[in-house]
Amino acid sequence: MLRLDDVTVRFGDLLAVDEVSLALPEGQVLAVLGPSGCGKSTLLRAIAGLEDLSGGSVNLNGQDLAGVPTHRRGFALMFQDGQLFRHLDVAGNVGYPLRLRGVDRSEANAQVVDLLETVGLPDYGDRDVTTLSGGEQQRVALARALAAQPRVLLLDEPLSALDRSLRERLAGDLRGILSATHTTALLVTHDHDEAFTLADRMAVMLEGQIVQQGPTQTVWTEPVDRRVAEFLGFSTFLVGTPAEQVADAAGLPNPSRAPLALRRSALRVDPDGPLHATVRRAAAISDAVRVDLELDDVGPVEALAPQDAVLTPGHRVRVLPDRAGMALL
Ligand SMILES: Nc1ncnc2c1ncn2[C@@H]1O[C@H](COP(=O)(O)OP(=O)(O)OP(=O)(O)O)[C@@H](O)[C@H]1O
Repeated sequence: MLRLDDVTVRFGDLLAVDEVSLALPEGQVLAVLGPSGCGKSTLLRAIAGLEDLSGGSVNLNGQDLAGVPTHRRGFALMFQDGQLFRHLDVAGNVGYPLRLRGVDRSEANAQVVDLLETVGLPDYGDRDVTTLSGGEQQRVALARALAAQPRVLLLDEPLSALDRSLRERLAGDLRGILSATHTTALLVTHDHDEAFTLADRMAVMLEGQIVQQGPTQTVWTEPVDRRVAEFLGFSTFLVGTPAEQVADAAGLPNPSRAPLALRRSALRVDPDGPLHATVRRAAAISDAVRVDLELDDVGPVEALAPQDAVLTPGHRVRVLPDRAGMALL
């Protein structure tokens, strides 16, 4: 179990990490999700021992790691850009931690073959790392990190540098590999999908503080307040009668005084929908159309429409609410 208690890091007057407490049980993957500049890389570096704590403690299996240097903490780090050794081939990179541990040559070679198999790169051992694609480099970096048999794998936006389709594919693969190898991992990222695909638990970090944590699905669907909801992609917030109207149409309990938060996907332009609206603006996105609507008796909302919908400004449409994209705050 990795445990952080009130971990604090200051850079002069700047409080980059503010009393962060987290617990990561063995075998689980925890994602710390937050926008750029919220302090998540600093937190990861502090856990690794690369940044001094101004307060609090980092414990691994009951041992306080204060004073334990980075290379003795039993962690492996994996960054956005892999940071492979360019003078070594693929097998040399993956085998590097094994050589450091003094694993004998034939055993190390066998483990390298296994690890390359695990990350989906069999027969890549002899390749020069400079000839690999970004996705292949990240797989090699992962194999090298796993070769160290870390007590905890620390991942800093491991897939951010990759293009979208590769990122999605590799995220799924990475999840499978972490669970097959029972790796305990802490991931920091600004990417919702990366956190959602990889992690069992999620902690939302804003301005140096963890403002919500819990099972990934719970955090995703039940944000604790408007700040968290906005960061997680809820774009419309309704209170009072408008909130009641939409909640009622979606079959949700009466929100009373609680704000009702809506993702775009909570409202869909659909000829069978019970609500009525006027189109204000529409813009195509990859697999739908994003529409700003003036919902009758409610006001401005964001919604989604199918790509073939007629959505000129002023056009009247019907809207189908979907409670899956709604949360009561
Ligand atoms: N060595 C440093 N000295 C001074 N300030 C720093 C240092 N490292 C980070 N900071 C500041 O601390 C804050 C948090 O930075 P950090 O890199 O942890 O954010 P982040 O959430 O990882 O952002 P990103 O996703 O953009 O990398 C920022 O305001 C940053 O400018």
